[in-house]
Amino acid sequence: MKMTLRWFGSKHDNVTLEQIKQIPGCVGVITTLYDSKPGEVWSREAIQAMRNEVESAGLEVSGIESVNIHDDIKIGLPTRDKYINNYIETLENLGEEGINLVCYNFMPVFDWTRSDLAKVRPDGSTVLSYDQEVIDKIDPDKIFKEMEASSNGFVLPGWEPERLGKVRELFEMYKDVDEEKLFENLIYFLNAIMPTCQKYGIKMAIHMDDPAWSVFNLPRIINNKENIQRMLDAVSVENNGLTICTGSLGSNPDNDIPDIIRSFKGRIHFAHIRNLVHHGPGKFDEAAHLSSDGSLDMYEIVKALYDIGMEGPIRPDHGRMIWGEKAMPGYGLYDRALGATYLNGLWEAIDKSVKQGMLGFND
Ligand SMILES: O=C(O)[C@@H](O)[C@@H](O)[C@H](O)[C@H](O)CO
Ligand SMILES: [Fe+2]
Repeated sequence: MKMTLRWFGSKHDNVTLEQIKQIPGCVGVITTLYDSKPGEVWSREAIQAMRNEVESAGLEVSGIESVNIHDDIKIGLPTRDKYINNYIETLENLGEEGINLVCYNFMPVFDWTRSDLAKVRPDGSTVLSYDQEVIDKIDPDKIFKEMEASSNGFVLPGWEPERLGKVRELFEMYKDVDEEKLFENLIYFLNAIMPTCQKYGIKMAIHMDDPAWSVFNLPRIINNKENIQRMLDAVSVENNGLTICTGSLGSNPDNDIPDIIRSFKGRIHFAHIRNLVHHGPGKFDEAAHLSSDGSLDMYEIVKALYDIGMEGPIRPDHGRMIWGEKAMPGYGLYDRALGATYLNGLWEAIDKSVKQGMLGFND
């Protein structure tokens, strides 16, 4: 396991590389070219400049989150091949720069969805939260505006303002895309990019759908063990893998995350680890990383990652907003740093108890 933190680049993030470097055990960042639009080619020069900046702060680029997928690819329009070729060029440029992990998602129209970006918890911290009843009352057209209004002035990942005016149009474009069609389009995309991934040793790591069920009647295909298995089997090479996101999968209490982790050994290239509290069907708040603060057993999750021999990067996912910090919702420094430290502690404890057990601790 490699501890990392997500970083949006110096132009967009209020957290600095110098601060990230001071988080104990944090060796790298998971970053992106945040100004790039889905479908564009990332130039080698731009990737190199990003890499140089990160490396001169004493960190590595441990992976990209995300190289976003153009809607034409997800919808399966004839123009998709042009955008797939651009994606391949981006992968080649990343590969040439020695970057070999790419996180992406295949959710239509919206990336992650929340009904509140700053819900106050009893301790005064604020968190992202989700309530299906609230979402059901929101006009999808309006949700962009609401998210933007409560984002503390930051551009939220997956909620780029240029999509704002296009929501109706996007819904219309996706109207014939059901789960089967979306799945086929994902497999078409993966088959097209796999030779390049294999050539450069690039691991593609699809992010789980968040939340793990259909929102606004849009199809969801990466949301439970069975569907994930189907996707891995359809393109059965190691380069086609997963970003296990505990907060996304865990939004549905039926998902047994440690079991899912163990089942996909060898295909988990990256993990987002965070906790949440369930309040009932379709209703949850994000929580501190600590197991006792939420509904997920973080020890069992980290133990499962340890047991499968996870070597790839992990990162604390969304944190609470605490200690008066003003930052992008979910992406402040303080609570994510606490999360990293806690996860490092779990890992060390598991590692030592396993090794001592092997050495006959009780003898
Ligand atoms: O919820 C988040 O902030 C992230 O986990 C996602 O935006 C994630 O980066 C994308 O879905 C991956 O493409
Ligand atoms: Fe995530």
